[in-house]
Amino acid sequence: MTISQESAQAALAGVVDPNTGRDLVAGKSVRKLLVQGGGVTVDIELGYPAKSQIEPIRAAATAALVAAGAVAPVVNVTQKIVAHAVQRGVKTMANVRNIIAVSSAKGGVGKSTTSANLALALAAEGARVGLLDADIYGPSQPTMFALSGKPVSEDGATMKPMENYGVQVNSIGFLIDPGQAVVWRGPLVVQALTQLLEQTAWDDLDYLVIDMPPGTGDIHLSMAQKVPLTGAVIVTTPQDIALIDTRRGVDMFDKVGIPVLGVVENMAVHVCSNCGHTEHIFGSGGGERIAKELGVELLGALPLAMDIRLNADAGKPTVVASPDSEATNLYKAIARKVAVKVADKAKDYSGKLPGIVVSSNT
Ligand SMILES: Nc1ncnc2c1ncn2[C@@H]1O[C@H](COP(=O)(O)OP(=O)(O)OP(=O)(O)O)[C@@H](O)[C@H]1O
Repeated sequence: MTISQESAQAALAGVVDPNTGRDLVAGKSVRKLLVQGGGVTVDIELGYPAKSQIEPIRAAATAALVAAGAVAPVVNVTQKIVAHAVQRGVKTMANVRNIIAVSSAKGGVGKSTTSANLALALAAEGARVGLLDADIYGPSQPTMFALSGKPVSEDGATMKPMENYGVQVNSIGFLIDPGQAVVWRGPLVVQALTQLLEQTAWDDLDYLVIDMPPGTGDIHLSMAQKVPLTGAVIVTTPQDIALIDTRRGVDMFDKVGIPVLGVVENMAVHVCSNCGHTEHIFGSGGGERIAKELGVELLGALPLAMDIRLNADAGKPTVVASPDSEATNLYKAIARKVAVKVADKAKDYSGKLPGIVVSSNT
């Protein structure tokens, strides 16, 4: 039995990528399809970090081609993360393809823990990831990543980020005493944070996750206007009262044209560390309700679990401390949704357009 180009294409159109919800052809993942002398070679390129997804997608595409009559088809699956558009009028960074802000309308909801685990989950799936701790009033990434000291400068102009668990990290906490920042005026905070972002020598990042300061005040609005953001993730707890706060966060990003990629509901359900019994302390379905009312996607819900806190305090967040745990799977699923949403966004062609040259004929 032989197979034609058309039937090979049709077979691939019948394979749905579970992460994007689109088939391999409609989702433009098939980059090359070669049917020659009875042999089939196909190159599939995924736009998100997909280490754990490569084998299942390869297997599904192979099975579909075999079912359509191909003999021993060669299916190559790779990933390529490209830069995406940012808000209008803001210059992108050459060494960072996509910047994702993790924000919360108020403190203590688990924004920093979520940022750390999101960064680690993206790295675990094979992406090049950085984490910028801009939480000027309570920088906690040095503790969570077990990093201390001050970043060094090799060229006298930029700081080399520190690194642990495969993630490049810089934190305002490495540079200033948090007590000092509390008295700073807004513009000074914004200047310090943008400098921290721009003067770090990030090494070829697919994603930079920014752990933003909590709140939705002037500092956040200025940051959202100045930092070239691909999108924002908002962390919230499930209480009804959090809806009002979260709405403020969504409105702020909307105002400056930054897409809200979705909401993460943290501490959604309490898991007893002794017996595993689960209890919805704040009522069930809060995150879903919040996301629905605000018209944004619920990216995932994390339980209130002792392990998540213990791991973070011990300098080894859950994704690296317990890579096979249920919580890690939840963080990874959130990371995949974030990455797919970023991949779906309009691509950034600003670096490819020729510059406009104005010349005089006189
Ligand atoms: N899902 C969770 N289960 C249990 N503890 C959690 C969870 N998420 C966060 N925590 C704990 O809650 C506390 C606050 O979390 P975190 O520092 O991440 O919040 P934050 O929103 O960044 O706070 P801040 O506004 O102070 O920066 C920490 O002790 C953290 O370990």
